[in-house]
Amino acid sequence: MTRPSLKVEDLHVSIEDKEILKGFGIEVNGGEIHAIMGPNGTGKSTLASALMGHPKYEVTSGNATFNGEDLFEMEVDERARAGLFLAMQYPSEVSGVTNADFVRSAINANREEGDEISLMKFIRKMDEKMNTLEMDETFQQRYLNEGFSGGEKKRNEILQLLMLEPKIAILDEIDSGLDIDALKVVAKGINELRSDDFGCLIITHYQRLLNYIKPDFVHVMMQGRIVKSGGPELAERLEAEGYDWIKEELGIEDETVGQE
Ligand SMILES: Nc1ncnc2c1ncn2[C@@H]1O[C@H](COP(=O)(O)OP(=O)(O)OP(=O)(O)O)[C@@H](O)[C@H]1O
Repeated sequence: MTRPSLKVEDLHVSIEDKEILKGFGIEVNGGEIHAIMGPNGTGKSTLASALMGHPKYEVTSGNATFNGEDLFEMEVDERARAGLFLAMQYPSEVSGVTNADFVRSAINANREEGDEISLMKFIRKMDEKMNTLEMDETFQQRYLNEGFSGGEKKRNEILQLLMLEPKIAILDEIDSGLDIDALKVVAKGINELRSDDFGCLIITHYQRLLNYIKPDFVHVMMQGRIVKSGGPELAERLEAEGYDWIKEELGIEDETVGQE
């Protein structure tokens, strides 16, 4: 079995004619967990949105492939069907659609006609994953994210991740707003997916999450591109010392984008 892979090369992305990503590159393969850290406003969420095909983000140059296929040539739903998953910083609320319905149709959208998941199998799987995430069963019948607390929304996104079993997941600040217990539960869910058939890109501000999900690679993003890569020790140093030493090392005066 070939491992899944997401390759991004020299990516430039603009929003309303303002260039945010300026030559971003990364390769995430099955079996690998990558963490991206970086000061506010350096383009981390822009990267996630651009890869998932958000219409507001214009790819001006560079390329991305998912399992060898040109990602930007794929329709947005094709990307999801091929096994790319995005958990967002601010998950949206959808009234009138229950969690269970949403997840079941997402699973079936990824399957061929006639090969839909049976209701029994779906319920069993959903129960098992909700158990892993220590979620109350009433969540299944509640409308998608409606009235959920911030932490509940994040947990719900990880439930979707466990149910959909994507090949590559991009998790944008899934730790923000989580209490310590929820953080551990979310980490447990992600660690459960670890295998050669699953790769993960975690965007985070805090090393704390990485205590529970050990990354293979840590990347620092500034001014719309990766400026430094290393192992977990890099995240520890950032937690202890902040970003100034990297800026000094690289001669960067202002980490924010779009102002130069
Ligand atoms: N939809 C948008 N419209 C206009 N500007 C945007 C939009 N999305 C992002 N930007 C701008 O792009 C820049 C990068 O934003 P982005 O959210 O990608 O940064 P980030 O690294 O994820 O920041 P944070 O760590 O604060 O989450 C910022 O200057 C932001 O204001």
